[in-house]
Amino acid sequence: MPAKIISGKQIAADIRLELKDEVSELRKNDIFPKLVVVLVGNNPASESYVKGKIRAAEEIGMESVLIRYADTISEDELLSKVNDLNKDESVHGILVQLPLPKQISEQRVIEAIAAEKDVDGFHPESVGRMVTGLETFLSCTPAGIMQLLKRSDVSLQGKHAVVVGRSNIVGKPISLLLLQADATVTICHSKTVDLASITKQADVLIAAVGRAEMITKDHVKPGAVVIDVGVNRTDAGLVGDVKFDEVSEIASAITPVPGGVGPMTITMLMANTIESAKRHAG
Ligand SMILES: NC(=O)C1=CN([C@@H]2O[C@H](COP(=O)(O)OP(=O)(O)OC[C@H]3O[C@@H](n4cnc5c(N)ncnc54)[C@H](OP(=O)(O)O)[C@@H]3O)[C@@H](O)[C@H]2O)C=CC1
Ligand SMILES: Nc1nc(=O)c2c([nH]1)NC[C@@H]1CN(c3ccc(C(=O)N[C@@H](CCC(=O)O)C(=O)O)cc3)C=[N+]21
Repeated sequence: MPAKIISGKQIAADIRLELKDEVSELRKNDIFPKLVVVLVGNNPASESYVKGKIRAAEEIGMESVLIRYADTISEDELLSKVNDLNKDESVHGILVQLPLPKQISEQRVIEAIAAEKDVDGFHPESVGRMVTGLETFLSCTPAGIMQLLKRSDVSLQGKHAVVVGRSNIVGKPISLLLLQADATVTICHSKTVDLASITKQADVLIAAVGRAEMITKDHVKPGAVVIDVGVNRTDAGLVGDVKFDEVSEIASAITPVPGGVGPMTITMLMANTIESAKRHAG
């Protein structure tokens, strides 16, 4: 039987309706959640994601501002802008789109963002709180994946979850969240020997590699749930890290690309910004 398609697009739309109601309630109490997105340069992929973020904010009734800089901006200039935004009481969420040009240290910029406005969840304080299970802003892609699994009734307790990828923004944090949900977690990466023998053990397989269609049916156990985080632009268009056509023949459930994890990432960013506005208001 072919896999059930987990529509991130649909689940994100459901959550956005909930968030829209929440924002309209907050507005009645003079709380106006506001997100500022900082975009440096004009990388086409970044342009597209940033547009999606601004569109989502509008849809939900939130205020959003896009601040653009040329890719020649100095690190000091960018840090000074982040500082201003930290002090601006009307701003609840700050997102500096990555990647940044090479003269700028991404780590320094991430650490400059006030933890209470770190709606990306990339600040070491947010990461540390997440790891220890404290309340914090969860990084958006991992949070979105957990929502997808939850709202698709995928149980995690005692299941073997295999994550392919160990980046700070996806692989590592999703592994921790799966662990907190009582899965048994294995993390694979570029030095992993015989990847397929490990991914084939997965009840839940998360692909976050950034290599077009590298996960094939030979990597997947029949009946597994497969979450494809990859967003790869190829001549054939936008594809994931999973060879969708063949894996969807054997998986029990699978996310498509586009329309899977991506829309959830953006939605979680909105949820974090609303949460930040609520915390700010007390
Ligand atoms: N849908 C969404 O919302 C989002 C999608 N993405 C997409 O997800 C993908 C991953 O992003 P990100 O985590 O930032 O990417 P990174 O490039 O930072 O990390 C990729 C990871 O994959 C591992 N890897 C590379 N090649 C192999 C291989 N042959 N076998 C096993 N592991 C391998 C790397 O291992 P090593 O550590 O050893 O180098 C690394 O840990 C990209 O396609 C990106 O565009 C990212 C963020 C959000
Ligand atoms: N500070 C920062 N925070 C991020 O969260 C961040 C970042 N930098 N840099 C890049 C990655 C990537 N990312 C995506 C967001 C949405 C889609 C998304 O909506 N994808 C659509 C397709 C969009 C399209 O067509 O291009 C989909 O999968 O359906 C994808 C990828 C956020 N990231």
